[in-house]
Amino acid sequence: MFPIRRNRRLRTNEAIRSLVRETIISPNDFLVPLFVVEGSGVKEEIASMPNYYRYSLDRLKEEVKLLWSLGLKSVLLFVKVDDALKDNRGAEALNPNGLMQRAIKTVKEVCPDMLVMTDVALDPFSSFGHDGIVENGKIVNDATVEVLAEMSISHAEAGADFVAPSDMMDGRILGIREALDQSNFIDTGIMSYSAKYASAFYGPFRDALDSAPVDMQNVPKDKKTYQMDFANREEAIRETEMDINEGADIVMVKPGLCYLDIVRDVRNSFDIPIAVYQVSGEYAMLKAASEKGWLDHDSVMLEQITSIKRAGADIIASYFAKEVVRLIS
Ligand SMILES: NCc1[nH]cc(CCC(=O)O)c1CC(=O)O
Ligand SMILES: [Mg+2]
Repeated sequence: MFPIRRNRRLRTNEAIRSLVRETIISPNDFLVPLFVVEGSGVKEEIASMPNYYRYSLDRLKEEVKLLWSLGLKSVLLFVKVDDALKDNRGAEALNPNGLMQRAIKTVKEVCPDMLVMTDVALDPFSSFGHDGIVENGKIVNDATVEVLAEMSISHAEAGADFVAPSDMMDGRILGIREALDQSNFIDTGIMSYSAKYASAFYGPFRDALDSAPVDMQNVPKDKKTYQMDFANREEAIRETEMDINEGADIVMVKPGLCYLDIVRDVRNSFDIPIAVYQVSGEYAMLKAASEKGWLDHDSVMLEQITSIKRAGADIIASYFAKEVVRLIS
C-alpha cells in the first residue's frame, strides 16, 4: 500500500490548488508609500526605484484617486524637503503649512475616506540626515522624542489618521501617545516601526528623499546606534512588547524579506496587527534583475508578497502595491 497519502492530489490543477490555498492577497493588504515634493506638475521617476515617482501636490491628487479606484485605501506619506529648510532639530517638520501638512490635506480633499498615515522621524528634515537631533556625535534620545511628539500633533491637526514613527528612539510611542491624548487626538492611531533594523536595503529610499546621513566629522555615518542590529532576533520581541505596552496600535517589522523569521516570531508572540515594510532595496533588486531578464517580474513579485503575508503580516507596505493589485484583479 505505497503510498497511503498522496499530497500531489491537492496540486493536480489550478482549481484544486486555489481551493486549498492558505494565503490570499487582496487590495486590503496594502499600505501604499507615497513620496511628495514641492512644485507643480511634477511626477519624477526615482532613479534607483524604476516606475516609482515623487509627486507634487497637484499630481498627488491623480495618483490618490487612481489608488482608490484600484481598491487601495491606505497611504503612507513621505516628503522630500529642500536642503535650505533642513536643520538639526527638524524645525520644518512642525511647520503647520509644511509640505507634509499640505500633503495630508490634499489627500483628504480628493479622497476623504483614504486612510492617511504619516512618517514621523527627523531624517527628511535633518541637516545631518539623522532620525534624531545630533549632539556631540550622538543622536540624543529624549530631546528627539519631544520633537516627534510635536510632529505627531501637527500631523494629526492636518488630518492624519495614523502617525508612523520610524525613528527607533526609546520611549517615543509613550511620548507620542500622551501628547496626542493631551491634545485630544484620542482617535489618532500609532503604527510603530517597532523592530526596524539598520539595513543597507534603505539605500534607494534615501535617494528618493535625499535623506542619507551626511559625511561630516562628529556625525555618525550610519543609524546603528538606534536602528537594530540585523544579527538579533530576541531583541525584536523586546522592542515590540515595549511599543505595545506604550500604546502602539499597529507594530511593524522592517525590512521584509530578510526578516520573515522576525515577522513569524512577532506573530506568534502578540495578538496585534502587524505591518511589514517591503523596503526600497527589495523593490530595486527585483526591478533590476527583471530588467536584465534574469527574473520574471510578476511571478517573483507575487511570490514575495505572498511570503510576507504567509509569514504573518496583516499589512504590507510595498512599492509594488499597485502592480500587484492590477495583476490579481
Ligand atoms: N526614518 C526614515 C525612514 N522611513 C522609512 C525608511 C526606509 C524605507 C525604504 O527603504 O523603503 C526610512 C529610511 C531610514 O531609516 O533610513
Ligand atoms: Mg523601541
